[in-house]
Amino acid sequence: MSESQPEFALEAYGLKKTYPGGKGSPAKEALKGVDLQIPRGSIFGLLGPNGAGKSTFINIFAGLVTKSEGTAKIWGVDIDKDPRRARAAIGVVPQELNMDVFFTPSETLELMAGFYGVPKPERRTQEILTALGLDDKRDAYVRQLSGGMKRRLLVGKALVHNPPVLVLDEPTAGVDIELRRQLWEYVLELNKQGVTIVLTTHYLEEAQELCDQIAIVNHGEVVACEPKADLLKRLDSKTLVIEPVEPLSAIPAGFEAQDAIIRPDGSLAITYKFGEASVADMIETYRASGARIADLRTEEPDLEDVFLALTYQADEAKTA
Ligand SMILES: Nc1ncnc2c1ncn2[C@@H]1O[C@H](COP(=O)(O)OP(=O)(O)OP(=O)(O)O)[C@@H](O)[C@H]1O
Repeated sequence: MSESQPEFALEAYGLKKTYPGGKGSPAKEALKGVDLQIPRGSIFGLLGPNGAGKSTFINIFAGLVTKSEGTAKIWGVDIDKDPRRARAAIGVVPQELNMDVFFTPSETLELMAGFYGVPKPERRTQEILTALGLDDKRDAYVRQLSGGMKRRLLVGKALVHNPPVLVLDEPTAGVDIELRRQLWEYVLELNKQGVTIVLTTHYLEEAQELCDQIAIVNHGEVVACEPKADLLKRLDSKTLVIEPVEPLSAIPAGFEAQDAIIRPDGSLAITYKFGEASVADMIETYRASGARIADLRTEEPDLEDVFLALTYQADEAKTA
């Protein structure tokens, strides 16, 4: 990575994609003019409900989908102007586990390195196999590998040309917890070495833990893009959870007008806008209903709450 380093690893300006319809199905506008800049060095999470357009976005950069309009740059290079140089800067781990099952992991990585024109002395086959915990399978046929091992080999394939940007599309789907942890340790290590990581995931907890920047896509549009900490502050709400001595069966008197629910464990959860309600008043109301308190705590919103507010709940509000 001796060339001058760009400010952004990936850039999209007015990016549009319409899939043509056919045989009775209408054309589908999967991206409606996306502007998104992914800072170099970040671990960037691209989140959104099924069908939001995440894979389409990623696949345009990977060269698997042709955009309809707009500009896309990888490591500062326009994919239309110099596609070869742009693609040399990116490694993409696709969602689907499609790979040639008749080769061994070691052969698979060597073939891929050859495909990218990496000279033999510069290849990192052994290093990648070791880092991904595939050492003892290096000479096994790919068809003998488990799903999790295949997924790690896909990560390896995306890394053979040492790209400064690594994109992972749902990398941990179907991977058990231990393998997920291993995979993330490796990805975090790559990020420490300077590799920009872009990932889509359905595991919001995973995004909350790993990503420093997050974009939320809904219906082909970016509805939020900011540092994770700012995103989490967007919902300026908190939840007061009161654990009663006896599990509650009905919402106590005085909470009818509030956003209060009884959780499956019988506790009362009251969500309120920060600064607009007093916890002391709520406790007072609770006591006045005659119920007794065993324990109390407050909860901050997590990424899932923000995600739901910006996607599904926003959709409901539009159709209401
Ligand atoms: N080849 C295609 N032809 C027609 N429509 C497509 C094609 N690929 C995707 N679509 C449609 O474009 C929209 C966006 O799909 P895309 O796969 O980008 O979403 P996604 O956010 O990655 O979803 P998921 O999380 O389910 O992978 C969807 O409505 C999908 O049905």
